[in-house]
Amino acid sequence: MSTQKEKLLAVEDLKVYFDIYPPNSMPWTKPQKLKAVDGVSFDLYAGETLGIVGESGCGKSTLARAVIKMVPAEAGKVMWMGTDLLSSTKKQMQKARSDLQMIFQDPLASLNPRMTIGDIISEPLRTHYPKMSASERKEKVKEMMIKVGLLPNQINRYPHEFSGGQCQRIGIARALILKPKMIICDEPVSALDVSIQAQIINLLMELQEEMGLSLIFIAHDLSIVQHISTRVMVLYLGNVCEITTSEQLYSHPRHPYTQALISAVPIPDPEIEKNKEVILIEGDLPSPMNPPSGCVFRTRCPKAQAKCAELKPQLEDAGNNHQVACFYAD
Ligand SMILES: Nc1ncnc2c1ncn2[C@@H]1O[C@H](COP(=O)(O)OP(=O)(O)OP(=O)(O)O)[C@@H](O)[C@H]1O
Repeated sequence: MSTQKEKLLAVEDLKVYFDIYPPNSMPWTKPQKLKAVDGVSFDLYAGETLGIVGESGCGKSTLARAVIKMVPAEAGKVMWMGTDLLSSTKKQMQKARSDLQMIFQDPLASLNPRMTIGDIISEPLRTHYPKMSASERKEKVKEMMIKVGLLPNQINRYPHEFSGGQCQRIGIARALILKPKMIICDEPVSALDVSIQAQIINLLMELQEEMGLSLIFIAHDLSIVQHISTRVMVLYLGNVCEITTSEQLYSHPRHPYTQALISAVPIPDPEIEKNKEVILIEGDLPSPMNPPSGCVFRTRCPKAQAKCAELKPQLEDAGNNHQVACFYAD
């Protein structure tokens, strides 16, 4: 069970707000706050994959970037193996960075077009081990290229000479070269063809097993998240609705938002697919600059009551490794 494993990461009440200036505003106009992440808490255990799902704009990427301090947080804690990264010194952060890596959505755009792939993959080694000899670096890069399914004789080629799937393999090699403990994968396969998606997902799962990695896996595709994740966290408008094991989430979703999301996942059996009920979520996603009071999902929720407008439901333990933030959860 995940709870018996070493806790690597504990995110506590993390808030990320962006200052937004209205169009044609004056220099003295005060910015409005866009609440991209509004009090998110979760843990990550050694060797597990935590999937993060939710519709576009719910704060998945911002949350991931705030964890590794790529965007500044307004409040909260990001405890990495006992140290709060948000209040850590530059030196502590640099040390933690070698354990925390990220893979991005657009594989080609995330690689510097002017650098050879050998230089791209070895860049973290040059930063973290400046005294390492060039020949040792090259050896390590070649080893890593083989591990991710690239040919080592392509070390002097440039990113534009590779396909999207190969570019993502280069991104994975760069993320793995320092032998990190955790990798945040921000929609790593969304920009790839379906057949290539499966290859990259399988590669990530093999490498995770071999290197004992923990993954945070962000994706729109709920079937992919179900396949790869140990546990899944559902976000809505910068808030966590539900966290549980992948199995529980897909077989017994308890939050009305999750129930709607899961009901839309296609089922391979045509008979079951034909007869299943898809729950439609009415209305548009509210603006994160002016989120609803109380429960942020209440304006679109079929179960909303007066209480939902007054109080914000907190994530509560519902047993069976299941946490739900809803007063009327199933
Ligand atoms: N740098 C920024 N400045 C202002 N607003 C931002 C910035 N980055 C993100 N946002 C806003 O924060 C909210 C959350 O965005 P984010 O990209 O984290 O969502 P997401 O769930 O990852 O979406 P997607 O699935 O489309 O990538 C959105 O309303 C977005 O417009």
